[in-house]
Amino acid sequence: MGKLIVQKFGGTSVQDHTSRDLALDHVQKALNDGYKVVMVVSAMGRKGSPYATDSLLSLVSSNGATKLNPQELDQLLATGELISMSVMLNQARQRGINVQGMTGAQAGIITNDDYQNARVLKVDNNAIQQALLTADVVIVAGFQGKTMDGHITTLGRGGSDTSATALGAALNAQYVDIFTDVNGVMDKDPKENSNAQVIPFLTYDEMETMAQNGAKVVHPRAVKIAMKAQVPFRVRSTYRTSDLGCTIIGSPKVYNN
Ligand SMILES: Nc1ncnc2c1ncn2[C@@H]1O[C@H](COP(=O)(O)OP(=O)(O)O)[C@@H](O)[C@H]1O
Ligand SMILES: N[C@@H](CC(=O)OP(=O)(O)O)C(=O)O
Repeated sequence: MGKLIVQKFGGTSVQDHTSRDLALDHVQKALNDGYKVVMVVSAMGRKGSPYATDSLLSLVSSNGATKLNPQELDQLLATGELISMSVMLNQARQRGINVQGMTGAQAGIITNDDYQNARVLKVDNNAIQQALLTADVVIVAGFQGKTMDGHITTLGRGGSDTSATALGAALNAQYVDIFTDVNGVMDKDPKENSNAQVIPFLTYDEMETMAQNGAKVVHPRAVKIAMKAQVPFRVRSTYRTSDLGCTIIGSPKVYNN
């Protein structure tokens, strides 16, 4: 297969039609640059949006502790990303993009059975490889996988980042782009510090330390997976087309696309 990249879009980046159109502009640009694209999407919006992960959780926990067991709860939580994937699939087709959609399980993401916080054990890249023989883009529902015996799991809050780097590693992607609502990884949380600055380059170790210290912009497990496979990844704004944000790599090296 030719060049491939993974592009992940977080909840705010897929929350409404306009945001999804901006996301699809990034996909279109990658296609124009000659890449096949694996697009990973999170559930639509944040607390208060009807299909956001927190809203799904509140459906079964607003009147006291949930009566669902952990396995049953993951069946509910995974639906947010399934809705998001289907809505994005429809919108991408409306734009004429040749695209297929997959659940995390269909995309071959196999995890342990630590429900709500499952670890990726392996990724069977067969189905995506097959799909990309005819499609230009595969949209994968983030944040989820399945156990060896077929039960749906979720990867921990913020876990769509992990879906993205795990798929990037399994597909030998040129790089993984994590698109979000800020301009990149910054020296401080930009929502709390108006003078926060984008850090243009970080090593995997530096990024992992920041993630472990609470910079929720990237999930720590996502960094570990990228580091192990040496897949470069970038954290970028969905709202800026040409801005490359922050690049995370083994050692400083400039990417020009
Ligand atoms: N050091 C940091 N750099 C960038 N963003 C940060 C940092 N620390 C915390 N954040 C927060 O991370 C948020 C992005 O992560 P998240 O809400 O999980 O986005 P997404 O829905 O795109 O996955 C930003 O809106 C920002 O407030
Ligand atoms: N929807 C899940 C998974 C995720 O990664 O979301 P986001 O990319 O919006 O942080 C969550 O809210 O935890």
